[in-house]
Amino acid sequence: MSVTLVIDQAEKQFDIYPALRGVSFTVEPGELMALLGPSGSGKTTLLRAIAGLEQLDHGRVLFDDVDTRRLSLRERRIGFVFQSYALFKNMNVFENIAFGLRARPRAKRPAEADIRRRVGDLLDLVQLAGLEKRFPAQLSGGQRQRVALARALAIEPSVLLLDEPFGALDAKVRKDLRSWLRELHGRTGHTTVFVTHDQEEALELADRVAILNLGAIEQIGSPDAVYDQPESAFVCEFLGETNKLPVHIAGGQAFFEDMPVFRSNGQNHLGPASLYVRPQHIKLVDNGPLSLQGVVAHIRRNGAIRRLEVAVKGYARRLELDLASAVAPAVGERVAMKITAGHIF
Ligand SMILES: Nc1ncnc2c1ncn2[C@@H]1O[C@H](COP(=O)(O)OP(=O)(O)OP(=O)(O)O)[C@@H](O)[C@H]1O
Repeated sequence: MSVTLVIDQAEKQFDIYPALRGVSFTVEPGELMALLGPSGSGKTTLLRAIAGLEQLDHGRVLFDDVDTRRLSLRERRIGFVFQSYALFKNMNVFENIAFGLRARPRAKRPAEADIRRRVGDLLDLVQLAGLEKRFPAQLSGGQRQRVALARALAIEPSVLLLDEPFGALDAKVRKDLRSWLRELHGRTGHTTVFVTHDQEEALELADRVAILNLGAIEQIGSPDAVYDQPESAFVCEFLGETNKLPVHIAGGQAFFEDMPVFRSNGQNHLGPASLYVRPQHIKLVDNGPLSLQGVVAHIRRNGAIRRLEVAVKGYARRLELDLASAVAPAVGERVAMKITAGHIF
């Protein structure tokens, strides 16, 4: 049932503001693609264009080589789950899930027994069996979103679109639903596009992540690729935490305050640049070549790890690094640091 979804040179402008600028990518059958980007980057516009709720100014959306402009909204068979629960308040869980099946034209509507069986299967799938008589007001937020997903799946969608489906839920419920959705997707295998603000969610859930900025794609790749090999300063800063050091590139080295601190592999760079370094890629050393000097200004807990903030001469902010060893230097102590990985832009 899964289709190949192709976005081909999508352009959309609202008044004078471009919301989508030449966006192209393919989502393979059964793939889960996350759209990630700051507010206003065009994620929702793109999702609505795939659903046929928004007309593109230029470009096409194809389902298995078929230009979707040739399909009616019904023929597109989109399963859409929004952030705010779009359940019918006056219908119980069973009727909410059955809605899409009952709304089919008479000739295509399944028999009542088939509808019951299908809804029963979906209730099992989203782990809500036994709650079919409840009304939306009698469910938790997480349960409502699971009903919304079951309702979207009921029509056997060719493409499943999820627009911040867990955005309104608290952190713990979000985390639970995240792994649940990953597992469910593994079993149902719909071609899925998932919009989120939450980078952790995108990196954990998606087969691939598309990062949007100002209506254009900055980078598309596996979670590992976008995180470990960011292709732009934007992606580097947007995904995860990073220090940004002003450096000067010469002779294959990055110099900070005239000190060589990192070997530059980008041979083309010369002159001023920024060196982006994640906190886990700076380690404390005894001293030595390519080492940075500083004074420990603060140590704080950051979940499982300890984060060191180091004041470094010539750096307006504090250099942040994650402490790998159990032994921590004291605040006020001088330390030498080595950068083990970084990106120069
Ligand atoms: N109906 C509309 N009329 C005018 N401008 C719009 C409309 N819908 C979206 N925009 C504009 O298009 C741009 C992209 O908006 P979009 O909602 O797609 O971004 P987004 O990445 O989904 O943002 P968010 O994460 O805040 O939901 C924004 O500048 C927005 O203001």
